[in-house]
Amino acid sequence: MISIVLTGLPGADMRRSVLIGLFAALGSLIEVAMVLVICFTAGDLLGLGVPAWTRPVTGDATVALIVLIILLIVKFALGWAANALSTQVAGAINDALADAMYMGMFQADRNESGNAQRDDEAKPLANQSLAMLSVEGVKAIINYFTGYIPNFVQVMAMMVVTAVTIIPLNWAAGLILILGMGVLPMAANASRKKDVAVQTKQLKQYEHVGLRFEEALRGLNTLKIFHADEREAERLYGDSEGFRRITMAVLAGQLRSLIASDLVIYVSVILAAFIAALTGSGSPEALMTTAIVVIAGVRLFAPERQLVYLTHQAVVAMKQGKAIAAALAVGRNGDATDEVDNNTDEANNNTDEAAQPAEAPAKPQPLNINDGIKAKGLTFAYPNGFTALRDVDLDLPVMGHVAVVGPSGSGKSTLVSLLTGERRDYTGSLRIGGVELRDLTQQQLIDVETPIRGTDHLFSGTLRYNLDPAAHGYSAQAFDNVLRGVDMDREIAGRAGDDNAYDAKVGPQGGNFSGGQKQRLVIARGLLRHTPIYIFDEATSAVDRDHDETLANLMTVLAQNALVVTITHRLAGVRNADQIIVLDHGSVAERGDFDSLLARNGLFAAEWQEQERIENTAAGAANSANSTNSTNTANTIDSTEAAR
Ligand SMILES: Nc1ncnc2c1ncn2[C@@H]1O[C@H](COP(=O)(O)OP(=O)(O)OP(=O)(O)O)[C@@H](O)[C@H]1O
Repeated sequence: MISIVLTGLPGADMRRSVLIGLFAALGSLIEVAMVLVICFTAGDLLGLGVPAWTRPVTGDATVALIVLIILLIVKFALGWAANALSTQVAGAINDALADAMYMGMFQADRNESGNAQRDDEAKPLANQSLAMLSVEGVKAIINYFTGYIPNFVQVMAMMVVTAVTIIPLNWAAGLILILGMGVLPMAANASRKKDVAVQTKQLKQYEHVGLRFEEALRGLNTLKIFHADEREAERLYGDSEGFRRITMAVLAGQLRSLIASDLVIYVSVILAAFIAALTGSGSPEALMTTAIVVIAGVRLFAPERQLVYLTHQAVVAMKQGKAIAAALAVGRNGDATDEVDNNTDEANNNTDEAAQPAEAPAKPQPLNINDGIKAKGLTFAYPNGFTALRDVDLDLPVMGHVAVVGPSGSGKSTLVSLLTGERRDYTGSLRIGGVELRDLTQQQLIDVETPIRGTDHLFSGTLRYNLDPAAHGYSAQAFDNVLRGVDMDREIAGRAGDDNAYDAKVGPQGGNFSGGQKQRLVIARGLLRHTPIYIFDEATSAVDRDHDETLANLMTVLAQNALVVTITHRLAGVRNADQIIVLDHGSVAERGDFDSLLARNGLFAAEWQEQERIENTAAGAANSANSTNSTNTANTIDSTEAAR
């Protein structure tokens, strides 16, 4: 089975894999030649009579020994070359796939505290599945190119080896062996369709059990509190048991294939040996040929027997290869034949799944950032047909602060996913720096944009590592500036002391900081990138009211040198924005600056008044709660005093 999807993966190199197979076949040829030299030399010494053409070597034990040593050296050299090539093939696939998967996995909207947020037909894989694919999947692909393909080539070549080694001794015996080699795949693959189905199910089950287990661990506290842990444990046990059963079924399938192939091997070798003995009428020469047919015959079948086992691994590699290709967003459609199956029994009927090799990467078009961001008739519908953005026009300047607000479900996040290039199947036009966004590469977008989300990740380690994960080596002043900008400088100095402030510890997922502090650190990290465009997507949702003004000022300063787009529910943060775009049901309902929108007395003004009312009520409640608390505390103290 040669899979077009796998051969199209980054790092795959069929020519080298074929070469490894040819080296292995040559090695087998040499092994059989050694068997011939040893048997004929021994036969000659014992006076059993050997073919005349072998006499120059077998007639003299010293010559035979020298030939054997030379053959042995060549065999080792071939083995060494095949190993070196395998290492190169494995290394190339590992490096290229790791790189490509990293970029393929990158999704601008990946929720860094969990999985990707998208849940549509172009569903991204869960983080756990991606992790499994990038470890086990890549390993399976490497095995395919360093094990299965070379073995497949070797098996094909073994027919030629049999033809040149056994047919000259006894053509009938040689033909029987070659016939056996042709029949073996059919016997081994008799139940292949069923085996592949079971194996595919096992892979899915494996992933399912892993995901369920991981999810149960994450939600263990909730399960405990709601007394659902026992029920979940039972479900996990059921899943694990199902996985155990299906694994046994896979092993049984492998065993069936091996038994069938062994049967063909034994029958072929016994039949060939019988014919060899019979055609020579029991002469000493015929006896020796028979012995050679038996010894060499078993050896000649060895690669094909190995292929039976490797075929099962190849099925896994092909399934995982397809998942990797999908994760890499390799172009696929439903018309092309997926696998070109060269096995004799399935040469013409393997069109079950479809895929095309990778699309050529788009040639990057240079963008001119001074053109800002412009949209005309921008419309976006989710795969389920729901139109989340309709006819949106935007003209965002190269510098300035633009806020996008609107009620829940109005299309703000959808707009962000378009601006960050995570979704590109829009209609109308959306241009960044003069280039249609769908024509920009992800790397070009990363270079010009810094998206900052309230859910972005903090890594366990030091503050320095979190602010500068790529070790660009920013100056202390640069760190100080951004920390001061988000009002975290005193907090950090208080934790670590002025001298080693940047070595302040950050716990896993920033667990030793409050929600608002984490968001302020994430903003500080983004500020260090100095990109021409910043997109703050609910980046301050957890920040306390006391810091609203600090961050609003920060946006104003940042907007003097960059285009700042803020998407937020909290209207207090957009007071100073140069332009506020109010979305409603996917369309622009209002736009203008803060004062003009308030004066308009429309959707924005109504939402602003509502938020004001809620915040004032909350503040009032907090004040009265404080005074009640102090009265209560005073009363408690009084009564305690009185009791004394
Ligand atoms: N993957 C999806 N498939 C189908 N519809 C979706 C999908 N994601 C979002 N929507 C719908 O698109 C509309 C806009 O969603 P979006 O997330 O952009 O709104 P939003 O303004 O960001 O909302 P919020 O303020 O609550 O985050 C909503 O009606 C939502 O239900």
